[in-house]
Amino acid sequence: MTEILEAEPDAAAVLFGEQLDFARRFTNNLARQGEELGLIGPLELPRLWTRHILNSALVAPLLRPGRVGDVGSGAGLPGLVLAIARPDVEFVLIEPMERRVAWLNDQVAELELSNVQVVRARAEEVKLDERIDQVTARAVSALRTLIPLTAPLVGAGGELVLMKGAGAAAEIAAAEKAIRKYRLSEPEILVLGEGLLPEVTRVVRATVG
Ligand SMILES: C[S@@+](CC[C@H](N)C(=O)[O-])C[C@H]1O[C@@H](n2cnc3c(N)ncnc32)[C@H](O)[C@@H]1O
Repeated sequence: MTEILEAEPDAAAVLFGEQLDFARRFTNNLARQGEELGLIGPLELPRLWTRHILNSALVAPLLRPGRVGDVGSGAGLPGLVLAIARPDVEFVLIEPMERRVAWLNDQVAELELSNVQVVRARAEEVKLDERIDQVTARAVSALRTLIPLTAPLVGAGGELVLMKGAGAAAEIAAAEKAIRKYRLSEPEILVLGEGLLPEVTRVVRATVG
């Protein structure tokens, strides 16, 4: 059975504003090539906008002008979506898999995004030329392993902005040792998308001490 791409929800215009056309182009590219390239599952087309593109875009207002690292970008979630929504912010997408890196570079070129650098590396091995201020991640690993991957990238004063599901509080409790080791501020759980999308998303936000 051929899956049909979800119609663009009204929330897309709210979340992308003047950047909506770029978001449409990226979504259509992902719908066309994502399954073949192993970037999205075969059942994702009917919820591509809501579950993936808009879910990622919810994080955009939390970013400050500066440099953001996205760990494990995969298809570009949330990093490339955020780079579209926030052209005033510089992004470094950190992804180890060659095929995904090739896809990300192709999209950056095709959409002519001048605020994105793609780095092929694992987060624990990456060497960055410039300091980053905030780090994002979505669906990479549980907080107890994700904090040690992300906190060293920003260093003291930097911020973690980690997308999580309903289990966010339990993940924070299980990550107590890492939270202490990296001297994080008490993590906040922000609930995003209420009244805008059918499902809310959660972000765990903390500052590295
Ligand atoms: C389940 S996918 C999620 C991709 C994307 N963030 C999303 O939400 O759809 C996890 C991604 O993290 C990447 N990854 C796994 N371990 C990593 C590490 N140590 N450093 C950076 N990326 C990693 C994988 O290659 C993969 O692309």
